[in-house]
Amino acid sequence: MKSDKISEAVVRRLPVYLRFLNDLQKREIATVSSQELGQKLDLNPAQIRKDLAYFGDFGRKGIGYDVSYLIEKIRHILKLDQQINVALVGAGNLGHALSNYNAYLKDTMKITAVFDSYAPKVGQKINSLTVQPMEELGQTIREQGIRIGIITVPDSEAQNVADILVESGIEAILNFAPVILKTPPTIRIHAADFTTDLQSLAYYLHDGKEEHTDEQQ
Ligand SMILES: NC(=O)c1ccc[n+]([C@@H]2O[C@H](COP(=O)([O-])OP(=O)(O)OC[C@H]3O[C@@H](n4cnc5c(N)ncnc54)[C@H](O)[C@@H]3O)[C@@H](O)[C@H]2O)c1
Repeated sequence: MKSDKISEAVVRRLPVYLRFLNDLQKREIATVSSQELGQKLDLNPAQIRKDLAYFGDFGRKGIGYDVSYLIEKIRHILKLDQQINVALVGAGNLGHALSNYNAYLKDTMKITAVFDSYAPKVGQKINSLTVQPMEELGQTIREQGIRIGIITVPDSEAQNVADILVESGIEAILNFAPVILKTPPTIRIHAADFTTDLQSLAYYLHDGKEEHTDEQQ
């Protein structure tokens, strides 16, 4: 099945399966059933079997899924079986934190270039990465074959940065700025919103009033 026909919900669950499967592999566990996956990930086993059936018949009745094989398949479907270089724009507080975290990842998907428009930031080291000026963005993206961009600039600058990333050939953006970006329909945007996630959690606090459950969504 072609990856563009897979629903967004399934695509978003695949990395969740992958993280757990990687953990099983580290613990040298060779097989896993959809029941075990469901239990650990708080998902319906039937849903998991349906998700995985999209990509072929991996499971063996009574034995379950071969962990290594499933990891290989999911990585292939998510295109993580190839090196994916990521550019980050905005080497401020959040940009530093993300780039620092990323430095320790042993993964094929990594932040390989960091940019900032503020001259004193340019040349600063974040682990092995050196903050580059915006003027170098286009060339670096081409040279490194970068296809994904992360935006960690103030909201007032996010659209401007998105436009530059799109002009430079970026295909997908993870946007941390609290603003809705306007980009061509071919560009995939995912928004990461710490503030609204946190604020919506406040609704579920036990404040002595009525209980809120998922049924009320
Ligand atoms: N989504 C989240 O979970 C989350 C959490 C915290 C912050 N944020 C958002 O992330 C963004 C960054 O927050 P921060 O606290 O790191 O801010 P910050 O001020 O510490 O960093 C912003 C950086 O962007 C750079 N910058 C500004 N304009 C630029 C441009 N046009 N081109 C390139 N670089 C530019 C600045 O020089 C600075 O280094 C903000 O939009 C903030 O609202 C999001």
